[in-house]
Amino acid sequence: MGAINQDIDYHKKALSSLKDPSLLIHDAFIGGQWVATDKKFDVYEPSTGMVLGQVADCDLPDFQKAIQSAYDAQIKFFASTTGTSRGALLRKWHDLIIANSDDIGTILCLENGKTLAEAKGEVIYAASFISWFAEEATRSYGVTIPSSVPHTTLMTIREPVGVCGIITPWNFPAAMITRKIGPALAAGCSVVIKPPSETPYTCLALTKLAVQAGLPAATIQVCPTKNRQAATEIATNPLVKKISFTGSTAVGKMLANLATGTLKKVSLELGGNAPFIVFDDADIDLAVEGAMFCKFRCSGQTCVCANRIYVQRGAAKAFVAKLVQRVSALKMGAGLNSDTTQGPLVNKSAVDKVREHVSDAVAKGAKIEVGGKAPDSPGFFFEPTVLSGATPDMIVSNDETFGPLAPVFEFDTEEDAIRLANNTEFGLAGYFYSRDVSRVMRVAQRMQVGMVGVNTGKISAAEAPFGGVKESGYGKEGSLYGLAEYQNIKSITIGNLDAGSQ
Ligand SMILES: NC(=O)c1ccc[n+]([C@@H]2O[C@H](COP(=O)([O-])OP(=O)(O)OC[C@H]3O[C@@H](n4cnc5c(N)ncnc54)[C@H](O)[C@@H]3O)[C@@H](O)[C@H]2O)c1
Ligand SMILES: O=CCCC(=O)O
Repeated sequence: MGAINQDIDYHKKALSSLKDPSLLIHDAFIGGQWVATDKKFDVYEPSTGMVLGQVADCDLPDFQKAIQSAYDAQIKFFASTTGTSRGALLRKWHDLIIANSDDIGTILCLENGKTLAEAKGEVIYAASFISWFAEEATRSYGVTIPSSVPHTTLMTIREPVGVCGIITPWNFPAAMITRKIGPALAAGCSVVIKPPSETPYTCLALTKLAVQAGLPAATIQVCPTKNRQAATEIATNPLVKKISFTGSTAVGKMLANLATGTLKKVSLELGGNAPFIVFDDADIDLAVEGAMFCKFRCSGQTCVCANRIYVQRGAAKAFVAKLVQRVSALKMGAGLNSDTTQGPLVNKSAVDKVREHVSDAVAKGAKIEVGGKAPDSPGFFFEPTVLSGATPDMIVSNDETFGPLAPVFEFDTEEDAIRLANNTEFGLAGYFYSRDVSRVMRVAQRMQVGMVGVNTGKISAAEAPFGGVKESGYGKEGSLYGLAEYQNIKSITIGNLDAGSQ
Protein backbone atom coordinates (compact mmCIF):
# COMPACT_ATOMS: atom_id res chain seq x y z
CA MET A 1 0.00 0.00 0.00
CA GLY A 2 1.33 3.45 -0.91
CA ALA A 3 1.71 6.48 1.31
CA ILE A 4 -1.55 7.66 2.84
CA ASN A 5 -0.81 11.31 3.41
CA GLN A 6 2.26 12.67 1.68
CA ASP A 7 1.13 16.27 1.84
CA ILE A 8 3.66 17.65 4.29
CA ASP A 9 1.83 20.98 4.25
CA TYR A 10 -1.45 19.30 5.23
CA HIS A 11 -1.54 20.84 8.70
CA LYS A 12 -0.45 24.28 7.48
CA LYS A 13 -3.33 24.37 5.00
CA ALA A 14 -5.75 23.22 7.67
CA LEU A 15 -4.55 25.77 10.20
CA SER A 16 -4.86 28.56 7.65
CA SER A 17 -8.53 27.62 7.30
CA LEU A 18 -9.35 28.33 10.95
CA LYS A 19 -12.09 30.96 11.24
CA ASP A 20 -10.48 32.23 14.45
CA PRO A 21 -6.71 31.61 14.25
CA SER A 22 -6.30 33.00 17.78
CA LEU A 23 -7.68 29.69 19.08
CA LEU A 24 -4.38 28.02 18.24
CA ILE A 25 -2.41 28.86 21.37
CA HIS A 26 1.12 27.74 22.17
CA ASP A 27 1.42 29.19 25.69
CA ALA A 28 0.66 27.96 29.18
CA PHE A 29 -2.12 29.72 31.11
CA ILE A 30 -0.91 30.59 34.60
CA GLY A 31 -2.24 33.17 37.03
CA GLY A 32 -4.72 34.44 34.46
CA GLN A 33 -1.98 35.17 31.88
CA TRP A 34 -0.79 33.42 28.75
CA VAL A 35 2.81 32.48 29.48
CA ALA A 36 5.44 31.62 26.86
CA THR A 37 8.06 29.52 28.65
CA ASP A 38 11.66 29.39 27.40
CA LYS A 39 11.46 25.65 26.86
CA LYS A 40 8.99 24.24 24.32
CA PHE A 41 8.04 20.76 23.15
CA ASP A 42 6.91 19.56 19.75
CA VAL A 43 3.36 18.45 19.03
CA TYR A 44 2.92 16.16 16.01
CA GLU A 45 0.23 15.73 13.37
CA PRO A 46 -0.21 11.94 13.30
CA SER A 47 -1.15 11.39 9.63
CA THR A 48 2.16 12.85 8.41
CA GLY A 49 4.33 12.72 11.52
CA MET A 50 5.15 16.39 10.87
CA VAL A 51 5.51 18.90 13.71
CA LEU A 52 2.23 20.74 14.15
CA GLY A 53 3.66 23.31 16.54
CA GLN A 54 5.65 23.93 19.68
CA VAL A 55 4.04 24.41 23.05
CA ALA A 56 5.22 25.85 26.37
CA ASP A 57 6.99 23.20 28.46
CA CYS A 58 6.27 24.00 32.11
CA ASP A 59 8.68 23.24 34.91
CA LEU A 60 8.18 22.80 38.64
CA PRO A 61 8.07 26.55 39.46
CA ASP A 62 5.33 27.00 36.82
CA PHE A 63 3.23 24.30 38.49
CA GLN A 64 3.84 25.80 41.91
CA LYS A 65 2.83 29.26 40.72
CA ALA A 66 -0.26 27.87 39.00
CA ILE A 67 -1.32 25.96 42.11
CA GLN A 68 -0.86 28.97 44.39
CA SER A 69 -2.78 31.19 42.00
CA ALA A 70 -5.57 28.59 41.68
CA TYR A 71 -5.73 28.40 45.47
CA ASP A 72 -6.13 32.17 45.86
CA ALA A 73 -8.68 32.30 43.03
CA GLN A 74 -10.79 29.44 44.37
CA ILE A 75 -11.49 31.11 47.67
CA LYS A 76 -12.73 34.28 45.93
CA PHE A 77 -14.61 32.32 43.26
CA PHE A 78 -16.66 30.33 45.73
CA ALA A 79 -17.28 33.30 48.00
CA SER A 80 -18.51 35.52 45.17
CA THR A 81 -20.71 33.11 43.22
CA THR A 82 -23.75 30.92 43.70
CA GLY A 83 -24.59 27.66 42.01
CA THR A 84 -26.90 29.65 39.78
CA SER A 85 -24.26 32.16 38.72
CA ARG A 86 -21.65 29.46 38.16
CA GLY A 87 -24.22 27.60 36.08
CA ALA A 88 -24.80 30.71 33.98
CA LEU A 89 -21.05 31.08 33.34
CA LEU A 90 -20.78 27.44 32.34
CA ARG A 91 -23.73 27.81 29.96
CA LYS A 92 -21.98 30.76 28.27
CA TRP A 93 -18.85 28.67 27.94
CA HIS A 94 -20.86 25.79 26.48
CA ASP A 95 -22.38 28.15 23.89
CA LEU A 96 -18.96 29.49 22.89
CA ILE A 97 -17.61 25.96 22.45
CA ILE A 98 -20.53 25.12 20.17
CA ALA A 99 -20.11 28.38 18.24
CA ASN A 100 -16.43 27.54 17.68
CA SER A 101 -16.88 23.81 17.15
CA ASP A 102 -15.58 23.88 13.57
CA ASP A 103 -12.27 25.39 14.64
CA ILE A 104 -11.90 23.30 17.77
CA GLY A 105 -12.81 20.20 15.76
CA THR A 106 -10.09 21.04 13.23
CA ILE A 107 -7.47 21.61 15.93
CA LEU A 108 -8.48 18.39 17.71
CA CYS A 109 -8.40 16.45 14.44
CA LEU A 110 -4.93 17.78 13.63
CA GLU A 111 -3.32 16.94 16.96
CA ASN A 112 -5.11 13.65 17.67
CA GLY A 113 -5.62 12.25 14.18
CA LYS A 114 -9.25 11.14 14.54
CA THR A 115 -11.55 11.94 11.63
CA LEU A 116 -13.05 15.41 11.44
CA ALA A 117 -16.54 13.96 11.94
CA GLU A 118 -15.37 12.22 15.11
CA ALA A 119 -13.46 15.31 16.24
CA LYS A 120 -16.51 17.55 15.86
CA GLY A 121 -18.61 14.85 17.54
CA GLU A 122 -16.17 14.93 20.44
CA VAL A 123 -16.44 18.71 20.72
CA ILE A 124 -20.23 18.42 21.01
CA TYR A 125 -19.82 15.57 23.51
CA ALA A 126 -17.29 17.65 25.48
CA ALA A 127 -19.66 20.63 25.54
CA SER A 128 -22.47 18.40 26.82
CA PHE A 129 -20.56 17.92 30.09
CA ILE A 130 -20.40 21.69 30.54
CA SER A 131 -24.14 22.17 30.01
CA TRP A 132 -24.92 19.12 32.17
CA PHE A 133 -22.91 20.49 35.08
CA ALA A 134 -24.25 24.01 34.53
CA GLU A 135 -27.57 22.48 35.56
CA GLU A 136 -26.10 20.31 38.32
CA ALA A 137 -24.51 23.43 39.85
CA THR A 138 -27.99 24.57 40.84
CA ARG A 139 -28.95 21.24 42.41
CA SER A 140 -26.28 20.82 45.01
CA TYR A 141 -28.52 19.84 47.87
CA GLY A 142 -27.76 19.27 51.50
CA VAL A 143 -30.11 17.34 53.77
CA THR A 144 -31.63 17.80 57.21
CA ILE A 145 -31.30 14.78 59.43
CA PRO A 146 -33.56 14.03 62.41
CA SER A 147 -31.26 14.37 65.40
CA SER A 148 -31.26 11.89 68.28
CA VAL A 149 -30.51 14.79 70.66
CA PRO A 150 -33.47 16.90 71.85
CA HIS A 151 -33.60 20.52 70.69
CA THR A 152 -31.01 19.91 68.00
CA THR A 153 -31.04 20.37 64.27
CA LEU A 154 -28.59 18.45 62.12
CA MET A 155 -28.00 19.42 58.53
CA THR A 156 -25.44 19.02 55.79
CA ILE A 157 -24.08 21.41 53.20
CA ARG A 158 -21.83 20.67 50.24
CA GLU A 159 -18.63 22.64 49.79
CA PRO A 160 -16.05 22.63 46.99
CA VAL A 161 -12.96 20.55 47.78
CA GLY A 162 -10.69 23.42 46.68
CA VAL A 163 -7.94 23.23 44.07
CA CYS A 164 -8.29 20.22 41.76
CA GLY A 165 -5.39 18.78 39.79
CA ILE A 166 -6.50 17.39 36.44
CA ILE A 167 -4.39 15.03 34.31
CA THR A 168 -5.87 13.58 31.13
CA PRO A 169 -4.87 11.51 28.07
CA TRP A 170 -4.67 12.36 24.38
CA ASN A 171 -7.43 10.11 23.04
CA PHE A 172 -10.21 12.55 23.95
CA PRO A 173 -8.40 15.90 24.13
CA ALA A 174 -11.63 17.84 24.79
CA ALA A 175 -14.09 15.51 26.52
CA MET A 176 -11.75 14.05 29.14
CA ILE A 177 -11.02 17.60 30.28
CA THR A 178 -14.58 18.99 30.29
CA ARG A 179 -15.88 15.87 32.06
CA LYS A 180 -13.63 16.92 34.96
CA ILE A 181 -13.56 20.70 34.94
CA GLY A 182 -17.30 21.01 34.27
CA PRO A 183 -18.19 19.55 37.68
CA ALA A 184 -15.15 21.10 39.39
CA LEU A 185 -16.12 24.64 38.39
CA ALA A 186 -19.82 23.95 38.99
CA ALA A 187 -18.93 22.96 42.56
CA GLY A 188 -16.90 26.16 43.04
CA CYS A 189 -13.44 24.60 42.76
CA SER A 190 -10.51 25.89 40.73
CA VAL A 191 -8.43 23.63 38.49
CA VAL A 192 -4.81 23.12 37.50
CA ILE A 193 -4.71 21.10 34.30
CA LYS A 194 -1.80 19.18 32.89
CA PRO A 195 -3.09 18.47 29.41
CA PRO A 196 -1.73 15.52 27.42
CA SER A 197 1.55 16.49 25.75
CA GLU A 198 0.42 14.84 22.50
CA THR A 199 -2.72 17.01 22.32
CA PRO A 200 -2.42 20.24 24.34
CA TYR A 201 -3.92 22.60 21.74
CA THR A 202 -7.56 21.62 22.23
CA CYS A 203 -7.33 22.26 25.97
CA LEU A 204 -5.71 25.66 25.41
CA ALA A 205 -8.45 26.67 22.96
CA LEU A 206 -11.16 25.57 25.40
CA THR A 207 -9.47 27.59 28.13
CA LYS A 208 -9.49 30.74 26.01
CA LEU A 209 -13.23 30.31 25.49
CA ALA A 210 -13.81 29.71 29.21
CA VAL A 211 -12.18 33.03 30.03
CA GLN A 212 -14.12 34.70 27.21
CA ALA A 213 -17.29 33.31 28.80
CA GLY A 214 -16.46 35.19 32.00
CA LEU A 215 -15.07 32.46 34.23
CA PRO A 216 -12.52 34.15 36.50
CA ALA A 217 -9.22 33.63 34.68
CA ALA A 218 -7.25 32.17 37.57
CA THR A 219 -9.83 29.48 38.29
CA ILE A 220 -8.38 27.61 35.30
CA GLN A 221 -4.64 27.09 35.08
CA VAL A 222 -3.12 25.08 32.24
CA CYS A 223 0.44 23.77 32.46
CA PRO A 224 1.46 21.77 29.40
CA THR A 225 4.67 19.83 30.00
CA LYS A 226 6.81 16.95 28.92
CA ASN A 227 8.40 17.03 32.36
CA ARG A 228 6.56 14.29 34.23
CA GLN A 229 8.47 14.97 37.42
CA ALA A 230 7.20 18.55 37.41
CA ALA A 231 3.66 17.33 36.72
CA THR A 232 3.68 15.13 39.81
CA GLU A 233 3.60 18.38 41.84
CA ILE A 234 -0.14 18.16 41.22
CA ALA A 235 -0.21 14.97 43.27
CA THR A 236 2.03 16.16 46.10
CA ASN A 237 1.43 19.89 46.63
CA PRO A 238 -0.60 20.35 49.85
CA LEU A 239 -2.71 23.14 48.33
CA VAL A 240 -4.20 20.66 45.86
CA LYS A 241 -7.08 18.87 47.55
CA LYS A 242 -8.23 16.54 44.81
CA ILE A 243 -6.71 14.88 41.80
CA SER A 244 -8.74 13.53 38.96
CA PHE A 245 -6.74 11.40 36.57
CA THR A 246 -7.67 9.64 33.35
CA GLY A 247 -5.03 7.47 31.76
CA SER A 248 -3.18 4.22 32.17
CA THR A 249 -3.51 2.07 35.27
CA ALA A 250 0.24 2.20 35.96
CA VAL A 251 0.39 6.00 36.03
CA GLY A 252 -2.91 6.19 37.94
CA LYS A 253 -1.54 3.94 40.70
CA MET A 254 1.66 5.96 40.89
CA LEU A 255 -0.25 9.26 41.23
CA ALA A 256 -2.66 7.80 43.79
CA ASN A 257 0.33 6.66 45.86
CA LEU A 258 1.83 10.14 45.72
CA ALA A 259 -1.50 11.70 46.67
CA THR A 260 -1.73 9.69 49.88
CA GLY A 261 1.09 11.87 51.26
CA THR A 262 -1.40 14.71 51.72
CA LEU A 263 -4.55 12.54 51.71
CA LYS A 264 -6.08 14.12 48.65
CA LYS A 265 -9.40 13.00 47.31
CA VAL A 266 -8.66 10.94 44.19
CA SER A 267 -10.69 9.85 41.15
CA LEU A 268 -9.12 7.43 38.70
CA GLU A 269 -10.45 6.59 35.24
CA LEU A 270 -7.97 3.97 34.06
CA GLY A 271 -7.36 1.35 31.43
CA GLY A 272 -9.89 -1.16 30.18
CA ASN A 273 -9.97 -4.51 28.43
CA ALA A 274 -13.62 -4.59 27.43
CA PRO A 275 -15.25 -7.90 26.56
CA PHE A 276 -17.86 -7.83 23.78
CA ILE A 277 -20.02 -10.96 23.84
CA VAL A 278 -22.32 -12.11 21.05
CA PHE A 279 -24.72 -14.90 22.04
CA ASP A 280 -26.33 -17.26 19.53
CA ASP A 281 -29.70 -15.59 20.08
CA ALA A 282 -28.38 -12.10 19.24
CA ASP A 283 -29.34 -9.97 16.27
CA ILE A 284 -26.05 -10.44 14.40
CA ASP A 285 -26.38 -7.32 12.27
CA LEU A 286 -26.93 -5.22 15.36
CA ALA A 287 -23.92 -6.85 17.02
CA VAL A 288 -21.71 -6.11 14.01
CA GLU A 289 -22.93 -2.52 14.02
CA GLY A 290 -22.09 -2.20 17.73
CA ALA A 291 -18.67 -3.81 17.26
CA MET A 292 -17.84 -1.42 14.41
CA PHE A 293 -18.65 1.55 16.61
CA CYS A 294 -17.09 0.51 19.84
CA LYS A 295 -14.02 -1.18 18.34
CA PHE A 296 -13.06 1.22 15.54
CA ARG A 297 -14.12 4.57 17.02
CA CYS A 298 -11.02 6.79 17.32
CA SER A 299 -9.17 3.98 15.48
CA GLY A 300 -9.61 1.73 18.48
CA GLN A 301 -8.10 4.19 20.93
CA THR A 302 -10.83 4.53 23.52
CA CYS A 303 -10.78 3.14 27.01
CA VAL A 304 -14.21 1.58 26.45
CA CYS A 305 -13.30 -0.01 23.11
CA ALA A 306 -14.16 -3.69 22.72
CA ASN A 307 -10.80 -5.39 23.22
CA ARG A 308 -11.93 -9.04 23.20
CA ILE A 309 -14.83 -10.15 21.03
CA TYR A 310 -16.40 -13.43 22.22
CA VAL A 311 -18.87 -15.03 19.82
CA GLN A 312 -20.90 -18.15 20.62
CA ARG A 313 -19.77 -20.94 18.32
CA GLY A 314 -23.01 -21.20 16.34
CA ALA A 315 -22.93 -17.50 15.40
CA ALA A 316 -19.19 -17.08 14.89
CA LYS A 317 -18.92 -17.75 11.17
CA ALA A 318 -21.73 -15.36 10.24
CA PHE A 319 -20.49 -12.68 12.64
CA VAL A 320 -16.91 -12.80 11.35
CA ALA A 321 -18.03 -12.70 7.70
CA LYS A 322 -20.19 -9.64 8.29
CA LEU A 323 -17.56 -7.91 10.42
CA VAL A 324 -14.89 -8.50 7.77
CA GLN A 325 -17.16 -7.06 5.10
CA ARG A 326 -17.70 -3.89 7.13
CA VAL A 327 -14.04 -3.52 8.14
CA SER A 328 -12.86 -3.99 4.54
CA ALA A 329 -14.92 -0.95 3.59
CA LEU A 330 -13.16 1.34 6.09
CA LYS A 331 -10.92 3.95 4.51
CA MET A 332 -7.72 4.95 6.27
CA GLY A 333 -6.52 8.47 5.76
CA ALA A 334 -5.83 11.90 7.18
CA GLY A 335 -8.60 12.97 9.51
CA LEU A 336 -9.55 16.08 7.55
CA ASN A 337 -10.07 14.23 4.26
CA SER A 338 -13.78 13.84 3.71
CA ASP A 339 -13.64 10.17 2.65
CA THR A 340 -11.54 9.05 5.64
CA THR A 341 -13.30 6.77 8.11
CA GLN A 342 -10.16 5.61 10.02
CA GLY A 343 -7.56 8.11 11.11
CA PRO A 344 -4.00 7.31 12.14
CA LEU A 345 -2.95 6.21 15.61
CA VAL A 346 -1.45 8.79 17.90
CA ASN A 347 2.23 7.89 17.51
CA LYS A 348 4.72 5.22 16.50
CA SER A 349 4.63 3.32 19.77
CA ALA A 350 0.85 2.93 19.39
CA VAL A 351 1.44 1.36 15.95
CA ASP A 352 4.16 -0.89 17.37
CA LYS A 353 1.80 -2.14 20.08
CA VAL A 354 -0.87 -3.20 17.57
CA ARG A 355 1.78 -4.89 15.42
CA GLU A 356 3.04 -6.79 18.47
CA HIS A 357 -0.48 -7.95 19.38
CA VAL A 358 -1.13 -9.14 15.82
CA SER A 359 2.15 -11.00 15.41
CA ASP A 360 1.84 -12.64 18.83
CA ALA A 361 -1.71 -13.81 18.00
CA VAL A 362 -0.72 -15.12 14.58
CA ALA A 363 2.28 -16.96 16.05
CA LYS A 364 -0.16 -18.64 18.48
CA GLY A 365 -2.59 -19.71 15.76
CA ALA A 366 -4.93 -16.79 14.99
CA LYS A 367 -5.89 -16.08 11.38
CA ILE A 368 -5.83 -12.59 9.87
CA GLU A 369 -9.22 -12.16 8.20
CA VAL A 370 -8.54 -8.61 7.03
CA GLY A 371 -5.82 -6.00 7.61
CA GLY A 372 -2.91 -7.07 9.76
CA LYS A 373 -0.15 -4.63 8.95
CA ALA A 374 1.04 -1.06 9.08
CA PRO A 375 1.07 0.47 5.60
CA ASP A 376 4.35 1.66 4.18
CA SER A 377 3.52 5.31 4.72
CA PRO A 378 4.55 8.34 6.69
CA GLY A 379 2.37 8.92 9.71
CA PHE A 380 1.15 6.42 12.25
CA PHE A 381 -1.33 4.16 10.49
CA PHE A 382 -2.30 0.55 11.09
CA GLU A 383 -4.85 -1.27 8.96
CA PRO A 384 -8.18 -2.01 10.65
CA THR A 385 -7.78 -5.70 11.43
CA VAL A 386 -9.97 -8.69 12.26
CA LEU A 387 -8.46 -11.89 13.67
CA SER A 388 -10.34 -15.16 14.03
CA GLY A 389 -9.28 -18.08 16.20
CA ALA A 390 -8.11 -15.90 19.10
CA THR A 391 -7.33 -17.77 22.34
CA PRO A 392 -6.76 -16.77 25.98
CA ASP A 393 -2.97 -17.30 25.83
CA MET A 394 -2.57 -14.41 23.38
CA ILE A 395 -1.38 -10.98 24.55
CA VAL A 396 -4.52 -9.42 23.12
CA SER A 397 -6.59 -11.38 25.61
CA ASN A 398 -4.88 -9.75 28.59
CA ASP A 399 -3.59 -6.39 27.42
CA GLU A 400 -5.54 -3.41 26.09
CA THR A 401 -4.47 -3.05 22.42
CA PHE A 402 -5.65 0.56 22.10
CA GLY A 403 -5.72 0.22 18.33
CA PRO A 404 -7.85 -1.03 15.41
CA LEU A 405 -7.57 -4.74 16.15
CA ALA A 406 -10.68 -6.92 16.58
CA PRO A 407 -9.75 -10.42 17.81
CA VAL A 408 -12.64 -12.90 17.70
CA PHE A 409 -12.69 -15.69 20.29
CA GLU A 410 -15.29 -18.49 20.21
CA PHE A 411 -17.12 -19.88 23.26
CA ASP A 412 -19.73 -22.56 23.96
CA THR A 413 -21.88 -21.65 26.97
CA GLU A 414 -23.07 -18.55 28.83
CA GLU A 415 -21.03 -19.68 31.83
CA ASP A 416 -17.90 -19.82 29.64
CA ALA A 417 -18.56 -16.36 28.27
CA ILE A 418 -18.89 -14.82 31.72
CA ARG A 419 -15.80 -16.59 33.01
CA LEU A 420 -13.73 -15.42 30.03
CA ALA A 421 -15.11 -11.87 30.17
CA ASN A 422 -14.33 -11.49 33.87
CA ASN A 423 -10.87 -13.06 33.61
CA THR A 424 -8.99 -9.76 33.69
CA GLU A 425 -7.80 -7.34 36.33
CA PHE A 426 -9.65 -4.56 34.49
CA GLY A 427 -13.34 -3.70 34.88
CA LEU A 428 -14.24 -0.61 32.91
CA ALA A 429 -16.84 -1.50 30.25
CA GLY A 430 -18.40 -4.66 28.86
CA TYR A 431 -20.92 -5.32 26.09
CA PHE A 432 -23.15 -8.18 25.11
CA TYR A 433 -25.83 -8.96 22.56
CA SER A 434 -28.82 -11.19 23.29
CA ARG A 435 -32.57 -11.17 22.69
CA ASP A 436 -33.35 -13.27 25.77
CA VAL A 437 -34.59 -10.94 28.49
CA SER A 438 -33.66 -13.28 31.35
CA ARG A 439 -30.16 -13.64 29.98
CA VAL A 440 -29.92 -9.85 29.62
CA MET A 441 -30.50 -9.32 33.34
CA ARG A 442 -28.39 -12.32 34.37
CA VAL A 443 -25.33 -11.43 32.34
CA ALA A 444 -25.52 -7.67 33.04
CA GLN A 445 -25.44 -8.43 36.76
CA ARG A 446 -22.57 -10.90 36.52
CA MET A 447 -20.20 -8.80 34.41
CA GLN A 448 -17.49 -7.34 36.64
CA VAL A 449 -17.38 -3.88 35.07
CA GLY A 450 -18.54 -0.35 35.84
CA MET A 451 -20.53 0.06 32.61
CA VAL A 452 -22.47 -2.47 30.53
CA GLY A 453 -23.79 -2.00 27.01
CA VAL A 454 -26.61 -4.44 26.14
CA ASN A 455 -27.44 -4.63 22.44
CA THR A 456 -25.54 -1.39 21.91
CA GLY A 457 -21.93 -0.32 21.59
CA LYS A 458 -22.69 3.25 22.66
CA ILE A 459 -22.61 3.79 26.40
CA SER A 460 -21.09 7.24 26.81
CA ALA A 461 -23.21 10.31 27.54
CA ALA A 462 -23.10 13.24 29.95
CA GLU A 463 -26.01 11.76 31.93
CA ALA A 464 -24.50 8.25 32.17
CA PRO A 465 -22.31 7.46 35.22
CA PHE A 466 -18.86 6.83 33.73
CA GLY A 467 -16.20 4.83 35.54
CA GLY A 468 -14.79 1.43 36.27
CA VAL A 469 -14.23 -1.15 38.97
CA LYS A 470 -11.26 -3.42 39.77
CA GLU A 471 -8.01 -1.96 38.36
CA SER A 472 -9.93 0.32 36.00
CA GLY A 473 -10.18 2.80 38.84
CA TYR A 474 -12.75 4.44 41.08
CA GLY A 475 -15.04 7.43 41.09
CA LYS A 476 -17.84 8.30 38.69
CA GLU A 477 -17.78 11.04 36.08
CA GLY A 478 -20.72 12.77 34.40
CA SER A 479 -24.24 11.97 35.61
CA LEU A 480 -25.92 12.81 38.91
CA TYR A 481 -22.85 11.48 40.74
CA GLY A 482 -20.18 13.60 39.02
CA LEU A 483 -20.55 16.80 41.04
CA ALA A 484 -20.04 15.09 44.40
CA GLU A 485 -16.56 13.99 43.34
CA TYR A 486 -15.53 17.65 43.67
CA GLN A 487 -17.33 18.37 46.94
CA ASN A 488 -16.99 17.72 50.64
CA ILE A 489 -20.05 17.15 52.77
CA LYS A 490 -20.02 19.23 55.94
CA SER A 491 -22.43 18.44 58.74
CA ILE A 492 -23.70 21.24 60.92
CA THR A 493 -25.22 20.45 64.29
CA ILE A 494 -27.16 23.28 65.93
CA GLY A 495 -27.80 22.32 69.51
CA ASN A 496 -29.63 23.69 72.54
CA LEU A 497 -32.30 25.30 70.46
CA ASP A 498 -34.46 25.54 73.58
CA ALA A 499 -31.94 27.78 75.36
CA GLY A 500 -33.38 31.18 76.04
CA SER A 501 -36.97 30.07 75.39
CA GLN A 502 -39.60 31.43 77.82
N1 LIG B 1 -11.25 5.17 32.10
C1 LIG B 1 -11.31 6.22 31.30
O1 LIG B 1 -12.20 7.06 31.38
C2 LIG B 1 -10.22 6.42 30.28
C3 LIG B 1 -10.42 7.36 29.27
C4 LIG B 1 -9.42 7.53 28.32
C5 LIG B 1 -8.24 6.80 28.39
N2 LIG B 1 -8.08 5.91 29.38
C6 LIG B 1 -6.86 5.11 29.45
O2 LIG B 1 -5.72 5.92 29.18
C7 LIG B 1 -4.70 5.14 28.57
C8 LIG B 1 -4.20 5.83 27.32
O3 LIG B 1 -3.70 7.06 27.61
P1 LIG B 1 -2.13 7.34 27.81
O4 LIG B 1 -1.33 6.28 27.18
O5 LIG B 1 -1.85 8.74 27.41
O6 LIG B 1 -2.02 7.19 29.38
P2 LIG B 1 -0.86 7.71 30.34
O7 LIG B 1 -1.21 7.19 31.68
O8 LIG B 1 0.48 7.44 29.82
O9 LIG B 1 -1.04 9.29 30.29
C9 LIG B 1 -2.20 9.94 30.75
C10 LIG B 1 -1.79 11.33 31.23
O10 LIG B 1 -0.89 11.20 32.32
C11 LIG B 1 0.31 11.93 32.02
N3 LIG B 1 1.41 11.23 32.67
C12 LIG B 1 2.02 10.11 32.24
N4 LIG B 1 3.00 9.77 33.10
C13 LIG B 1 2.99 10.70 34.09
C14 LIG B 1 3.75 10.89 35.27
N5 LIG B 1 4.74 10.06 35.60
N6 LIG B 1 3.45 11.95 36.05
C15 LIG B 1 2.45 12.79 35.72
N7 LIG B 1 1.70 12.67 34.62
C16 LIG B 1 1.96 11.63 33.81
C17 LIG B 1 0.38 11.95 30.52
O11 LIG B 1 1.21 12.98 30.05
C18 LIG B 1 -1.08 12.17 30.17
O12 LIG B 1 -1.43 13.52 30.33
C19 LIG B 1 -5.35 3.81 28.26
O13 LIG B 1 -5.00 2.86 29.20
C20 LIG B 1 -6.84 4.11 28.35
O14 LIG B 1 -7.66 3.01 28.64
C21 LIG B 1 -9.03 5.70 30.34
O1 LIG C 1 -11.58 6.85 26.18
C1 LIG C 1 -12.40 6.91 27.03
C2 LIG C 1 -13.55 7.82 27.12
C3 LIG C 1 -14.39 7.77 25.92
C4 LIG C 1 -15.82 8.04 26.25
O2 LIG C 1 -16.13 8.92 27.05
O3 LIG C 1 -16.64 7.36 25.65
